Amino acid sequence: MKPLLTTSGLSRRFGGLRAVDDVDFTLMPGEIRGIIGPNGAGKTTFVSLLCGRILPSTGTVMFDGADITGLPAFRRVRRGIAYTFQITSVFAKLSAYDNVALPVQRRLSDSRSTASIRSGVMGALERTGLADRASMPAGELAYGHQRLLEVAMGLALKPRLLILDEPTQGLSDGEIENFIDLVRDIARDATVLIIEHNMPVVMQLAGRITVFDAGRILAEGTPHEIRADLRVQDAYLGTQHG
Ligand SMILES: Nc1ncnc2c1ncn2[C@@H]1O[C@H](COP(=O)(O)OP(=O)(O)OP(=O)(O)O)[C@@H](O)[C@H]1O
Repeated sequence: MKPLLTTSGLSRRFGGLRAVDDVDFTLMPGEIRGIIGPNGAGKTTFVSLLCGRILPSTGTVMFDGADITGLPAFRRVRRGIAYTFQITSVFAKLSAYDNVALPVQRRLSDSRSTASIRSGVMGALERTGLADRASMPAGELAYGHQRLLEVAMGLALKPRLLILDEPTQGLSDGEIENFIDLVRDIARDATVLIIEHNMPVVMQLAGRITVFDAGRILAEGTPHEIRADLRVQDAYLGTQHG
């Protein structure tokens, strides 16, 4: 099986800071991959390089066999990379429905029938548990629900790769349970890359976990391997051992 996405020597500097430092990374189709690491480790910068929000200082990004390193974000979206970043794409004054209608219209650019737009929007809102809030202005949704709305907007694109940056922040325990089911459902026909600080969530969901520290990959493995890794415990999990 060929990788869906690879990076080689991927780096991004901000002034003298190496936020992402020479990262070689491989993601296989169908994976749910977790990304963890301490604050400032470079996780958000790394996935921003994958989706084209920022460009690398050096290195390459390959997606589905093609070099996408220099492509702008909207062209990566067209190739099937969708991402959600801490409510940066939600329009507060538009309803939840209208927010999701934007990416649905983009996907259905050939056949814009009202019925197909409606079914695309409501499908994404139902999957994320937001259907009964469809007419609420997005800015009036609870914080966690705005995060889910971003996921709905990503899903509406029917992506091949969905990148989620801390999607469970602000969700209640019950909502997190639903979210775990949702991600498993999404992973039946998409690859998922998820930055997540909530360890039980990432341990339950991810097939493999990549640990970032100071811009580099510190460790990679199954949840079991990562939990047992002493370097990870030192850098991040804060577990006492000795
Ligand atoms: N636009 C920017 N300009 C300057 N420095 C930046 C910029 N974006 C990120 N950084 C710095 O790069 C480093 C990595 O940040 P990044 O947000 O990628 O880490 P992170 O692992 O996602 O952290 P967190 O878990 O806190 O979200 C940090 O030191 C951060 O301050």
